[in-house]
Amino acid sequence: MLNRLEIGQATRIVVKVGSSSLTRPDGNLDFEQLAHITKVLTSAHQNGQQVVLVSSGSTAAGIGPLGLSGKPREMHLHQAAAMVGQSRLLAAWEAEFAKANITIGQVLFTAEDVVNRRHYANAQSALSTLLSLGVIPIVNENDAVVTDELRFGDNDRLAALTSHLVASEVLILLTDVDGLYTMPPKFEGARLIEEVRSMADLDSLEITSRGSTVGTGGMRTKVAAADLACSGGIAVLITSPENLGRALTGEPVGTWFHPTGKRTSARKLWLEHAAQVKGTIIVDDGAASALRRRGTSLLPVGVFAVAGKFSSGDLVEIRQMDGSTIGRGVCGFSSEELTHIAGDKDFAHGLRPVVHVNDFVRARQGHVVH
Ligand SMILES: Nc1ncnc2c1ncn2[C@@H]1O[C@H](COP(=O)(O)OP(=O)(O)O)[C@@H](O)[C@H]1O
Ligand SMILES: N[C@@H](CCC(=O)OP(=O)(O)O)C(=O)O
Repeated sequence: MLNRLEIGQATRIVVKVGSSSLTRPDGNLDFEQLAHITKVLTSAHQNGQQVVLVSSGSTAAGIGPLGLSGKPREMHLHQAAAMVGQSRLLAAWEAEFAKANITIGQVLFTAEDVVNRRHYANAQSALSTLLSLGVIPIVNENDAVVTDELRFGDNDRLAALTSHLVASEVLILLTDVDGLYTMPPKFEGARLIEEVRSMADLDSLEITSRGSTVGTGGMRTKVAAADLACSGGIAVLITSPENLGRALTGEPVGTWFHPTGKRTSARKLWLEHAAQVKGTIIVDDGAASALRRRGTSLLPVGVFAVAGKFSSGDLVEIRQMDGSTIGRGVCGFSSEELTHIAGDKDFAHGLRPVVHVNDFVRARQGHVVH
């Protein structure tokens, strides 16, 4: 597993920059900051590292041009700001990287992309094609089309999921403070935490979701994203853009999170953390224990009841009859169809499982499926 000194040897890195680092208080892009980050990433790229950049800032960069007073709360204004800001953001990255003859490619995700196995596989292969062509992909959520129900909302999580998607060795989260502190750094006595070996070490700290005026989720979403990356074998560094160059030479800046687990199926992590469920399937005790114990598909015979309205291909939650959550998966039937065939033995050997084993992810113990 990668350690801090070897960061310069990582073949693939994902770097995420927050809105607060890319925009100025007047709601316009901070071109100097973009130029600085580009310069450092250019030298990583020239050293043979493949770089994926997750860039926030579409909404924040739309505030100035639209004459808004701050980050909009209403969805239609949020979308409008993102439409204006995202094109400015990309134009600015393109202009900066062009100075070093580096081509960039825009990748905009929606939370729904992951539910369909083919969409997910396409996103993964398109990203790896871009990287093999020497392109730097610039990733963001497609904020122009999101709804309240269907959005990642926070790019720290999107960055952690992206690092799983491209199997990077390290994820670097850049923000307006130089690392994780024992409490928000504006408070006297706050101390920088240099490394984290276990998330349990952070239990007693004050890590709040209150951040900059344009950011989303404060330090809390960064620590959650670090957990998501580290538990799948990816090292994480939280620091500021000013420290990026030093970080990439292995200097001990910011907060380094050691990987805590082994690599896991990236798609299952996306299903677990990126998409929203549309309904619930309640299964009988036999199906419940089969799903809990081994890798098996859910067949109609094990379905006891169906709640909510969903279409074939939607993500659903699977619960036992006592109400406990077993996991979530992509359903091969609509809620209407499933209601008709629930418990039907004749479908037991049918071609179409209700939820295929490859589309099913078990709820982790102590983990709340949101
Ligand atoms: N324990 C902590 N250590 C460091 N920063 C913290 C802590 N708790 C809260 N924060 C706040 O998190 C903010 C960064 O989050 P955010 O504004 O969402 O940034 P970004 O736009 O980069 O995602 C910092 O400005 C800091 O005030
Ligand atoms: N996708 C949104 C960013 C959401 C977000 O998480 O922002 P931030 O906390 O600044 O990384 C945008 O580009 O405005």
